[in-house]
Amino acid sequence: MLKATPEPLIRVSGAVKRYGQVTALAGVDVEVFPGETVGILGANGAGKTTLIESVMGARLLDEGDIEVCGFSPVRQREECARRMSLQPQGSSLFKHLSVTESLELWASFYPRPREVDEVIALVELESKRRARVKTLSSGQQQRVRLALALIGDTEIVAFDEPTVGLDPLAREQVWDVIRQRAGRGAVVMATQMMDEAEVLCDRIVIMDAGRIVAAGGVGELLVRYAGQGSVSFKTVAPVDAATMKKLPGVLWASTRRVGGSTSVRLVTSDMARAQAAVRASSSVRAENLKTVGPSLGDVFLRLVGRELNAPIHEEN
Ligand SMILES: Nc1ncnc2c1ncn2[C@@H]1O[C@H](COP(=O)(O)OP(=O)(O)OP(=O)(O)O)[C@@H](O)[C@H]1O
Repeated sequence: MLKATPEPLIRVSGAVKRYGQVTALAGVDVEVFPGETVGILGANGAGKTTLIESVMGARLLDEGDIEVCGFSPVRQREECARRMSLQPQGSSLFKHLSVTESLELWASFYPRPREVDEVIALVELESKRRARVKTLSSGQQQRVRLALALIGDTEIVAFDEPTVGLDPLAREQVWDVIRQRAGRGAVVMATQMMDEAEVLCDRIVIMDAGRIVAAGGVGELLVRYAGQGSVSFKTVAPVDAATMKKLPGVLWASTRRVGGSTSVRLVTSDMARAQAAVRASSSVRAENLKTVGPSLGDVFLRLVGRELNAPIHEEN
């Protein structure tokens, strides 16, 4: 339930987690406040799951500290477990149980769970109430995972890639379920999908290689990093990102060689100037030139544009 307190529900300070040579978290600081839906956005291997599972007490940090509602998820595990739930991953469903049995089992872990039937209705699995989980489609199993995250009615709910592998309609349905939960306590969600982060999250934390490279509301991130939006085109000319980035009005550039042509995307500080520069350049020979207003994709490209081998932080 939402509490009128300025204290963060989750506080992560200086979190470092190493797996042998791999540093999955390289000094992460995050706070999540009551009522917020916070999206952790990052590519494969950015450290999202490690961060969420460390908050849940399922992984031990090498350095740093985590507090959940003032408790340590490691030293005060039970206090934390009562207050937060994580959407379980693929392998952790009990596939021989029915949907109802699964939810009843999960509900027994929490002091004040929601009604099983109410949560089944929320995820639209009424017709599958008695079906064993192993007989459900992958999309329906994903809804069971969502239901398990919601049944405890905990202050904090974490979702890890909640719509991965779902068709567009099923994704929208899952979004509706998350939206209904939003605002009560806090929601934390790891995702690789910009549209999902944009649609659902009050605040987005962008991670790359175990670090937070930017955090803020969507509007704030767009203003800080996306300039006026992007110009994209294809060309058969052998252009490279470093050259494209020098064009007037361009903040950032990415190039991708596909077959015999190069797809180019330019994040612009001045869309009209950048467009004119591309058209005027005899060496570029742009085809299919398109312009799109500022998007989270531009923000991500500027901050995590690794194909450019560029510094992660770059100011406008
Ligand atoms: N148990 C583990 N043992 C060894 N390395 C691990 C382990 N878990 C994660 N890693 C490594 O830590 C890094 C971060 O992984 P993590 O799963 O946190 O990233 P992620 O952002 O959730 O990625 P994805 O979107 O692919 O799930 C990766 O390089 C990964 O290979």
